[in-house]
Amino acid sequence: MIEFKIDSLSDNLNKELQEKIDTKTKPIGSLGMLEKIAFQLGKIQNSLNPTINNPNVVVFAGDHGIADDGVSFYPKSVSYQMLYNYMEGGAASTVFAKQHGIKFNVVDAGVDHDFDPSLPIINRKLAYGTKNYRLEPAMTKEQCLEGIKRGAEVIEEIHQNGCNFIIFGEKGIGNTSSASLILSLLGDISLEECVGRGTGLDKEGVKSKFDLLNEGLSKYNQSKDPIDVLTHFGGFEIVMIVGAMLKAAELKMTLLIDGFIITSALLAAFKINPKVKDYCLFAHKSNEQAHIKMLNIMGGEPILDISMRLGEATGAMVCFPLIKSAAQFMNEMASFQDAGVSEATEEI
Ligand SMILES: Cc1cc2ncn([C@H]3O[C@H](COP(=O)(O)O)[C@@H](O)[C@H]3O)c2cc1C
Ligand SMILES: O=C(O)c1cccnc1
Repeated sequence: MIEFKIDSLSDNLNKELQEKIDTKTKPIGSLGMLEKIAFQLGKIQNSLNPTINNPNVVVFAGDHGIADDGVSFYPKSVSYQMLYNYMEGGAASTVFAKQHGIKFNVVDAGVDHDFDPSLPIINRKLAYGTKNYRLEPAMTKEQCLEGIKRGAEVIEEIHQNGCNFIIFGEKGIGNTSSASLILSLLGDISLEECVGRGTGLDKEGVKSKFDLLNEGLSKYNQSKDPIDVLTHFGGFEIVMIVGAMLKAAELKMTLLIDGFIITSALLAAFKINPKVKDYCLFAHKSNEQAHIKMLNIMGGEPILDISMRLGEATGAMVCFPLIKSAAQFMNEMASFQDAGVSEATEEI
């Protein structure tokens, strides 16, 4: 396993950051959550003037053997078809990236399809999809560790281009199933409480999804080691995201966390090194029912709750302008002193 050295965040600037926020020309606390975001950005960057430089989104895509069992409302082929949709700029993810000026990257982590090498898809394919973990481990331990390494390498390249703000996305039919199993094992929560509708299963569909996943879980040795869990139940896109997150934190980037699947990758990364969480902002609470349980385990406070359940980093991207506003007010708003505005009277 490659080593990740993630620094603890320093508390040195805490007082000054809070003072800077409180002395802006506004009632104390009146910018609500934006104030918390600005504080966290300042802490991550160890600066009173945090900036968002060259923001990137990177969507990792992979196929899942379990999808052949019908755990999703949609067929496996949607995974590769959506990558062509990205190429045309027609997916929610590409539309929002364009809207917000976020550079869009897509990585083939293990899609069951051959893409023409001339397409702007970063090829880090580990295999043509995982094995069906109802019957056998999704991947080998070597593949899992190689995936973590490849994910880290992708982030290193993006960082070299001057990016300090990274958004992760995923694409892979059946991957809410992996995310549920990861939550159940790493969060010590019964599987039943972790399974949800994904792309839109009805009650019966969710029951059948649970039965299939439970069959896989009953054949597993129940190890809670994050690498064992990822090897057995992961997706190639999920393991690459784990490596990408750990590397991004090592590089002191800010990570904007999307929905259920991305948070399951963060939970695994958190079990490898809990410091990764300090570099994160949590964009939204997904409508996938167990997402909030994941957030609670890590103490992640979601910024938005607007009933989204799409993935592909879409929840994070719609939240992005709020993060920008937080950085902007820190850098551009006048203080009471700058503007000659009277501060609150001490006694009323
Ligand atoms: C057209 C389409 C676009 C998507 N974009 C993201 N997902 C999301 O849904 C899938 C996970 O849900 P499940 O586990 O139920 O398959 C993933 O591909 C995820 O990215 C999509 C799903 C579909 C159908
Ligand atoms: O919250 C998510 O990321 C999510 C939920 C359902 C389906 N796909 C993604």
